[in-house]
Amino acid sequence: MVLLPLTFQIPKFNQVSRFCMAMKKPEETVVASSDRYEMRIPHVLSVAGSDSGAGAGIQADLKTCAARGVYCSTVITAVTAQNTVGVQDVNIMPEGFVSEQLKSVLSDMQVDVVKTGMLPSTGIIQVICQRLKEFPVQALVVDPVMVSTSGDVLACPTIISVLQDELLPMVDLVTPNLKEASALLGGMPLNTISDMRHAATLIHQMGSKNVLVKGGDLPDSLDAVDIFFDGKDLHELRSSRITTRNTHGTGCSLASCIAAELAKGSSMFSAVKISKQFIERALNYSKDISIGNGPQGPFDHLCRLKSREQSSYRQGSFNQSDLFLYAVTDSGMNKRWDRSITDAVKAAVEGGATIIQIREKDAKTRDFLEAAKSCIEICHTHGVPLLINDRIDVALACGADGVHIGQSDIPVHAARSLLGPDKIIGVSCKTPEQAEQAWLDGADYIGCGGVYPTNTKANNLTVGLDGLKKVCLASKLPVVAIGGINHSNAAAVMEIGVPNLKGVAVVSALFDRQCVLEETLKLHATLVEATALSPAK
Ligand SMILES: Nc1ncnc2c1ncn2[C@@H]1O[C@H](COP(=O)(O)OP(=O)(O)OP(=O)(O)O)[C@@H](O)[C@H]1O
Ligand SMILES: Cc1ncc(CO)c(N)n1
Ligand SMILES: [Mg+2]
Repeated sequence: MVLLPLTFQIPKFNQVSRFCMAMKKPEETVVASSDRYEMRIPHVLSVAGSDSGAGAGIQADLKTCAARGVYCSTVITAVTAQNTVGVQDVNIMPEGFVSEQLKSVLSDMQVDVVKTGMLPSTGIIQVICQRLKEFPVQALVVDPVMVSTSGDVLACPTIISVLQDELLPMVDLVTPNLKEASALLGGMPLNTISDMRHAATLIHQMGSKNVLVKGGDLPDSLDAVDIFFDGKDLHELRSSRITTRNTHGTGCSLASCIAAELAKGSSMFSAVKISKQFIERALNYSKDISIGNGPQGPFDHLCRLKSREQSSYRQGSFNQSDLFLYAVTDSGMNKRWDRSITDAVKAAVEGGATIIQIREKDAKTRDFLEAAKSCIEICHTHGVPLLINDRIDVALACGADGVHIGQSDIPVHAARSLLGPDKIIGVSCKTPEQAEQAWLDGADYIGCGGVYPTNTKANNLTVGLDGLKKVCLASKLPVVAIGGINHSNAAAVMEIGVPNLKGVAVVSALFDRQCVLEETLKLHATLVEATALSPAK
């Protein structure tokens, strides 16, 4: 037998190391030992059945975790002969051997989160409970697989009482589909969203801390609606229902995505929301693929990686034209003109700013958070996104649309894994190499500068119009120019004539002035005129 070392050699990782050790539950923990660095990646253990068609079960869990950047180990509970037509046969693993597999992984491999799928015998459920008591983990997500959407029975009803009595009280989240929720509730019919809400509260009483009743199979529903209950509040999670036959394995993939996001440090509710979006996007991307001849095909979990290769930037909710007039707040300037941050943001947005970044270097976190929340309200009523400078924690806590980070802040890939796939991430870049790295790491745009000298940033190297042009030509991401830009030079910046320069970011030209509204209106008009003339248009 060959034993492979499970550590990764990471030279020159001091920066990440410092960041990671400061966080409670980082995506990657880098531990310095005497002569090398060891990087730990978040780890989900999937305890589930094998699907020979590889759309559901263990195979879906492995692909989902890979797509989410999380390591996945596996304990196999059953092997199914299965394809797009249905389940032809099932071979259940002996419980003693399931127990051995659990011990092998849990005793050695630092598992963060356990996700269970097909648990086909009461004995198997009991050994899982025993092993988890012996080797506790951070969270347990249980997809109580009993009946697949194809109607095939994957666990007999005798497991229900053990599930309820022994496993559910240990569980952080249970994710039944409609048939499974009904089975847990003694056959209660579930036909409407109101039935699902009621079911979620009843299942919660069985001991699981959180419950997600999945409505993929809800009849006559235009949306795909799931109900989440945390013991206090009921949330209705809606996504558009994708018209496709390729929905086999959505349940397994949803639960393993939740486990993966939890392992990365997300809260339960945001893990659930991110995962629902992941399924919606993957189904949308895979809606036309054709595998097998049966009624329900598999989807493609790695779609995001592929769609990224096919286009020059990440597919997401980010609209490049939002970079057109990018206003960055400054607490010093607000103080000087005796205005609140919300008044400053309101005036900029009303004057035509297309995106706002709140940059608060000195404020107390609590004040920053409160100000950010009221700014978001203003921005969102005008359809303008709001980003937070540097502070991922504040961005997450206030529900901002994203962050802007610098070269010495948290690495983009770590920010991405904390923020999820849909938040906007911008990075300051001065060179083509930094722009390339930002793209590789999953950023949405880059800010390039200082184009002109500026006094808002001490010792900031000026790249000039030439440097800006060089970065724009090399960048695969849209670019916003920053640094010393004002009414008199904005046109010259936009007129360098490179297609992916999408706008200018300004601080003093708007906020170090008496009337922010007037200045913003003026700059907006200048930019409109300049881009109408620009050769890149
Ligand atoms: N056509 C669809 N479009 C968008 N989302 C869907 C669609 N079908 C299912 N979903 C979503 O996928 C997730 C899994 O739901 P579903 O009710 O299908 O689970 P399941 O029956 O356990 O899945 P399976 O047995 O196929 O693995 C839910 O979040 C659900 O809303
Ligand atoms: C092995 C396995 N687990 C779970 C499901 C539920 O989709 C399935 N069809 N097969
Ligand atoms: Mg289904």
